[in-house]
Amino acid sequence: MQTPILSIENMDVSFQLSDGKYKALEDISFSVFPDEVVGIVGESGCGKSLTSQAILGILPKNAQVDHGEIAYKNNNLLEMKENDWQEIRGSALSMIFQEPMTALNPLLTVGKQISEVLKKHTNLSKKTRKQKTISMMKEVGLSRAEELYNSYPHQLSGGMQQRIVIAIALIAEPDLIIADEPTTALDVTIQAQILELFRKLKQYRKTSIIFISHDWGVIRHICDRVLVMYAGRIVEQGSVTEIISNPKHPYTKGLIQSIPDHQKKGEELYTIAGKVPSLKERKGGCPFADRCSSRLDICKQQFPESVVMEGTHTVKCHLYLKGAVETL
Ligand SMILES: Nc1ncnc2c1ncn2[C@@H]1O[C@H](COP(=O)(O)OP(=O)(O)OP(=O)(O)O)[C@@H](O)[C@H]1O
Repeated sequence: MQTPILSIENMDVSFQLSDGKYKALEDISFSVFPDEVVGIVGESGCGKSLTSQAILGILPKNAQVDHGEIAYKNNNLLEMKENDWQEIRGSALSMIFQEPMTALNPLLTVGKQISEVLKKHTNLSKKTRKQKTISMMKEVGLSRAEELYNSYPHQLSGGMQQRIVIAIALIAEPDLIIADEPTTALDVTIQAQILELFRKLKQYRKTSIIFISHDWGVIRHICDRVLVMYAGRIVEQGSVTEIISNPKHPYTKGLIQSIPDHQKKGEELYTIAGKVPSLKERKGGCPFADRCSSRLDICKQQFPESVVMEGTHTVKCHLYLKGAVETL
């Protein structure tokens, strides 16, 4: 059995708000193995970004991990000193955010921003750092890399800026990259180019990636496995092909039905009625119960245990718990 790069066990995260403490993530457990691309999918507010922030130790000030373990190669990050975690964060785990301009320093040339990572985490000479930076810029598809090295972020297009952010994330050869909706801020053609770049990275670099998206089309093209999140919980997970061809959770079914090419021509675009409950609106039971057309009485009372469907495919839904229907 392979050792996972990252393994999260039973993690709960809560926010301290003015009128009390509210759970935002509950019982999050999953692993990422070497060379694997794991997607996290779910509507806005389901906890995708919070999960990645918890992994990197960059949660908002009013949020905390209450319970659980986040292990990087068998070391619990939550027990590490901040300095050690910071070292891992820069070199072994790195992050690509939605908006390239928020990740880049407007006052530094892009070449310098990439080579700074090498300066911090390696003993390479200045000349080698520059050479490596230029070759990384070429690898991420920036053809005039020598010229671009001395450019400032505002002199580049959005797609080029995101390529620089990807180069920064890759230059220290991390074991795991977390990409949080890395194409959302870009226009459609550039999105396709950046996705193609991720596909190539997966093929040639063999870096593990957590790819956060609300877009199944993107998940289907990039990921090996997918976690479906709803209201702070992972409600279904499995291989992408298995989940897309055989979704079990009514929420996953609804999301897949909303993919435009899953609909017949001329049909109105399907959307799941209702919305994700806010932290304060979440009650006991299954948080999807209010929106679920297959709801059983027990769904409002109790959150279901995980049920193994086939291989790595698991679902948390009362419909698949043995005896759930009979006991009602
Ligand atoms: N700083 C904060 N203070 C209070 N609640 C927050 C804060 N940040 C996030 N939340 C809440 O935590 C929950 C999860 O948010 P998160 O940003 O992880 O969702 P998401 O699935 O990444 O959504 P999106 O696709 O919009 O980025 C949401 O209910 C959100 O309102």
